[in-house]
Amino acid sequence: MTSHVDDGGDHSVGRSLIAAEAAADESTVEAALRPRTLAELIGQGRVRDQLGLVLEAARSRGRPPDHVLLAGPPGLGKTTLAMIIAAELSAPLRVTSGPAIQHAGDLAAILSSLAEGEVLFLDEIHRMSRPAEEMLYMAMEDFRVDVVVGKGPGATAIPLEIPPFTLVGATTRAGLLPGPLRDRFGFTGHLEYYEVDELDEIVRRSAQLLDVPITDHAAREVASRSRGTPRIANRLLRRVRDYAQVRADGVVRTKTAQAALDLYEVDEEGLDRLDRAVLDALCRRFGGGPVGVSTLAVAVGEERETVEEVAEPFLVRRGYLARTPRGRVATPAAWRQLGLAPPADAAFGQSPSLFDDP
Ligand SMILES: Nc1ncnc2c1ncn2[C@@H]1O[C@H](COP(=O)(O)OP(=O)(O)OP(=O)(O)O)[C@@H](O)[C@H]1O
Repeated sequence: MTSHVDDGGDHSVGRSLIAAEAAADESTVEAALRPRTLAELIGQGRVRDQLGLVLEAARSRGRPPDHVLLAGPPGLGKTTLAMIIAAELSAPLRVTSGPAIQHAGDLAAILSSLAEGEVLFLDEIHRMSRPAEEMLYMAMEDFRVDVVVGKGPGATAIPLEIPPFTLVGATTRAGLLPGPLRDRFGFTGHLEYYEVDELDEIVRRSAQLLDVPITDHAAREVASRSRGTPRIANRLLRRVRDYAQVRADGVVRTKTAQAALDLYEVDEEGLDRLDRAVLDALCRRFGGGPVGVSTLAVAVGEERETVEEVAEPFLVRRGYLARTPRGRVATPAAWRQLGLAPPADAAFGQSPSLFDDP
């Protein structure tokens, strides 16, 4: 069975997507695939319900809701949720990120130009500079900032009122946020990896919006190789679509999907080149560990953050890797994944206490 853009569906969305595709702008396509309301969001049932209540209550009071922190690995929908929050509140949205705010003055400029009730999305909030972070505490709590003018003993702090706003902070590393900052969020949503059924629904929805004919079985194949992550599901869908158009009849069938995903080195479990490189380095070069994550990152030629935030959470979840106080350790399943026998003296077998990750 193939699914096509439903005749009763929103054709303007379909058409604008196809135009974006023609412009070969993948980020525009990704943005256009975002669900726009909480009701349209697939999966994340708990966060959806909790957030729904927070927003409903704020709407009924006619006041901006509490500040919201969204935590979870990349690509699970933090930006999408921030946009949904603004849309559900019919409020404007301002987008910035921690690394973009290096000085407190950068933050003061943004805060002082916010409209009443505006939603400020601060991505990678854990990467903001310390002085900016301190300014944010006051802004979140009292809707006020102190702008310091001048230097040295003559410096004066000028208080500046800012209109009530809602901060939506996003982080892949909730543990790195200082307590005082975490405490100022009235609600924290922990985003979880998606189940295959949910990703299946996301793939079919995206295929419909992109006008990609895909069989139900092929959609499931893409979903099951997407490492629990919608962004990856959408990306893989675009790659199997390319393959179907260039090397087949344009319809994504299971065989086409499998051939395309093999070509892009995504295996049946969703492990990609980086995941396998990490496991390979861990087992073959470091005898299964323990080894520090920085060393592991150098060994695979990647940034430490990429290994830590993209590859590791998935490998830990699939039971291939354990984070221990002494470093990263391969599990017997990791050795088997590489077609190797786990050594009898592998670190994993030595002491269960090794795995008490602090
Ligand atoms: N629940 C969902 N249902 C359907 N599509 C989703 C859902 N969540 C995310 N997506 C899709 O996945 C893509 C990535 O989502 P998004 O950019 O919101 O992730 P993110 O968590 O903000 O990632 P990062 O932190 O890396 O920016 C988007 O294109 C969006 O269409």
